[in-house]
Amino acid sequence: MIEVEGLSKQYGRTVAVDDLSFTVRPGLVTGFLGPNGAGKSTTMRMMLGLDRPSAGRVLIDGRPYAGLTDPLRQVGALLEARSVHGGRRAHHHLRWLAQTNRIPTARVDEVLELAGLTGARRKRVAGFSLGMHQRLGLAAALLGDPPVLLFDEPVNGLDPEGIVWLRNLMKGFAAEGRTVFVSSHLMSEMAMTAEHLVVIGRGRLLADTTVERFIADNTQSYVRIATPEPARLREALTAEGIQVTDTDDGALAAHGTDTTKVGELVARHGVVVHEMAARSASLEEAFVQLTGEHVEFGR
Ligand SMILES: Nc1ncnc2c1ncn2[C@@H]1O[C@H](COP(=O)(O)OP(=O)(O)OP(=O)(O)O)[C@@H](O)[C@H]1O
Repeated sequence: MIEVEGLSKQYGRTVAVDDLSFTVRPGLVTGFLGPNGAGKSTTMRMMLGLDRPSAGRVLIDGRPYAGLTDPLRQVGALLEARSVHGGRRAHHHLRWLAQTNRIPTARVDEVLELAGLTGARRKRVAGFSLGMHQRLGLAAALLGDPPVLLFDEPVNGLDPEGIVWLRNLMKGFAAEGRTVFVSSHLMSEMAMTAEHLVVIGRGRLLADTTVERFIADNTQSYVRIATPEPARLREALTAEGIQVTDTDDGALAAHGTDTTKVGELVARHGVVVHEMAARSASLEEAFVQLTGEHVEFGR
């Protein structure tokens, strides 16, 4: 379990993290979402004791990171790829990490296998692609078989097959009862991976909820109707208290209703309809809308 309590971080006049409090529970994947510059990496660095909070604290299974007796066995983290010296070979790097953390070296081959790097174990890291760097980072994070796992934008550089593979791996870790906390700025990817979401914007907490609830709260469904008689249909819908707007492509959007009600109403009024379908705004749109006013770096 990870407990974040009143966490803040200020860099000069920039408030990167602003009084964040939330809990990451074991047994499920928790997605950490926010637009670029929202403060995700800063929060994760503070979780790992790599940055000092200006206020507040983070507890990992009840203790601050600095108080963990055997950190690699308690928390596995994948922060920035390409942090390994290029001249090193993959298995040497992991063996060195294992030895300096009193982890049996037999574990090195296991994590290389888990990360899909067995074939590249003797390659120099300098020749690694970004995706392979991510895999090596993942292998290092798993070395101590920790119950808490932190991943910062882990799908960066992975090909579509790698993305699916990592998604399943993270879900598997959660199913084993581990705490899995993973950041991303891609809502659609998180919707497929996480069960719970923590969403921040400009360092502040915007949502701490299940993916299901987040979708229900932040997407709007409507019935799209294409008709050659928009004025008549609009009048009929409005008379029933249904809110109507125009869609970008010249159709009508009836809100807070369903196709059954609209179909019956159309028949009663004898309005010609060319097309009718239930639509919902995408989660990506909802995320952009929710975080829009909290974007640090505008487009
Ligand atoms: N070492 C630092 N010194 C000064 N400002 C910093 C430092 N690290 C982060 N910041 C600032 O803090 C804010 C949050 O940055 P952070 O990298 O945590 O965001 P993020 O959500 O991880 O963004 P991204 O998705 O782009 O990685 C930004 O305004 C950033 O410029």
